[in-house]
Amino acid sequence: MRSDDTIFAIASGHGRAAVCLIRISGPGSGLILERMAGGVPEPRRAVVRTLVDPATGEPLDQALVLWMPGPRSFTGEDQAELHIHGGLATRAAVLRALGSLEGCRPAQAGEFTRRAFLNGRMDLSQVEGLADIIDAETEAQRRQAMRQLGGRLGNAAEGWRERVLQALALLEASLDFSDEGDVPEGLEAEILRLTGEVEGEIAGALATRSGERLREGLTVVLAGPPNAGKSTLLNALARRDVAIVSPIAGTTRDAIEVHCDLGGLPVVIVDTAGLRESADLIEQEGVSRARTRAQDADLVLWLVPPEGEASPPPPARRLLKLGTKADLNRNRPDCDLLISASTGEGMPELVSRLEAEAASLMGQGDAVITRERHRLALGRAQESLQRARAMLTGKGPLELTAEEVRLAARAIGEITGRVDVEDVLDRLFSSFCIGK
Ligand SMILES: Nc1nc2c(ncn2[C@@H]2O[C@H](COP(=O)(O)OP(=O)(O)OP(=O)(O)O)[C@@H](O)[C@H]2O)c(=O)[nH]1
Ligand SMILES: [K+]
Ligand SMILES: [Mg+2]
Repeated sequence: MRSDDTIFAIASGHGRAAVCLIRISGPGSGLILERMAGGVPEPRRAVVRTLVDPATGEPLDQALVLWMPGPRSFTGEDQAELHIHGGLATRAAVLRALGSLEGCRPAQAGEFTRRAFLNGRMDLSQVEGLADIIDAETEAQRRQAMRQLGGRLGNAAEGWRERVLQALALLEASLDFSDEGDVPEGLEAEILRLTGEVEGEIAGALATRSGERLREGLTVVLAGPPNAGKSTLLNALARRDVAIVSPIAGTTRDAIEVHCDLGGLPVVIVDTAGLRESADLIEQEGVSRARTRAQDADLVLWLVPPEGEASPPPPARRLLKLGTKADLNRNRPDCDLLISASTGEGMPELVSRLEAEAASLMGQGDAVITRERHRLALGRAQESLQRARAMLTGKGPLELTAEEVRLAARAIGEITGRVDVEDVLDRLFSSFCIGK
């Protein structure tokens, strides 16, 4: 795949629609407009044109046409947009015409954004933010993604990297200028200050998993003995008939997942097989899956029927004990909450309890770190900074200290995709004047 190809793709959804948006990017964008839309319009001004087949001149559609010359475009390249009618035959005809042009081909997944990144229009953390905006299913997810696209994480990372590079410049200068091979006292204090500050801020960002939880959704597992009313509760929370309910113990075997929006927060609710000893092989497998899901869950709702629990709850990070079928028996002092899926009793309380749990575990989208990738990179940066600081105070070898600081800068640079530190070092060095 050549990166100087001109690429095109439908940017709106697929299937029949009123309007279909075709996005074009690359050096041939202007030529396409000349051959298919009778010329290149004024930049960033929508005009109506008749699109024609470049081979035959046959009219294909009436379209709204936009011309966005680089570098002030999403990809940084010359771009055009065709807003055509969304009929299946119309879009097929226009796509076929585009594909027939020399140097012009359908885009691969993510290729527009990849070009935007390669052309410096957005950094890697913003690329992720953009992907998250498209995937956002709830309000808090949307807010978090908007913050990341706006540069919240990227700016934090750049700020950390800048200060780590300053520390590195001071270390390198000491290497070059000191005869004894150690750092002059004033410089050492400054290096410790810079690296200590950054290390503290990174530790703060790493301290919460709420950003990752918000991106992925909180997992709540319904567990309990057979016939406790787990599937009935799942259906009530999902407000549709997702799982089979029956008076036969051992009805549910597979884990059944439902995605819910609780007060703007994404929650995945999982119904599981009732926990009991069973001779049935399939049920055994269901029970073992239920235990695994409960163990991995952010929150387990342990459902206890009026007749009580035959076995203790499975190990879980967090557990709430729900007395079910409250319509049959309300005297259950050992339960955190009483519900009846039949009468609706206790359901509003359960939902607000779940919303509160979700809010405390996820926040409202104000976390800096939103992915495992960020956590791993910043974890490595933190370790390098700690090792460098220990070496500096312990009068360890300067070259190794500098190397750790360099590794920290590189790890932080992975967040935004800026891993080449040499250029920044050059710039920094030129602004320093040391010991001469
Ligand atoms: N009276 C009353 N009956 C209920 C209530 N909730 C569920 N039931 C009944 O209890 C029986 C078992 O319900 P299920 O939802 O299938 O129970 P389960 O925990 O999913 O059972 P397994 O999948 O077999 O483990 C069904 O007959 C339900 O109608 C309730 O709140 N009140
Ligand atoms: K059942
Ligand atoms: Mg069930």
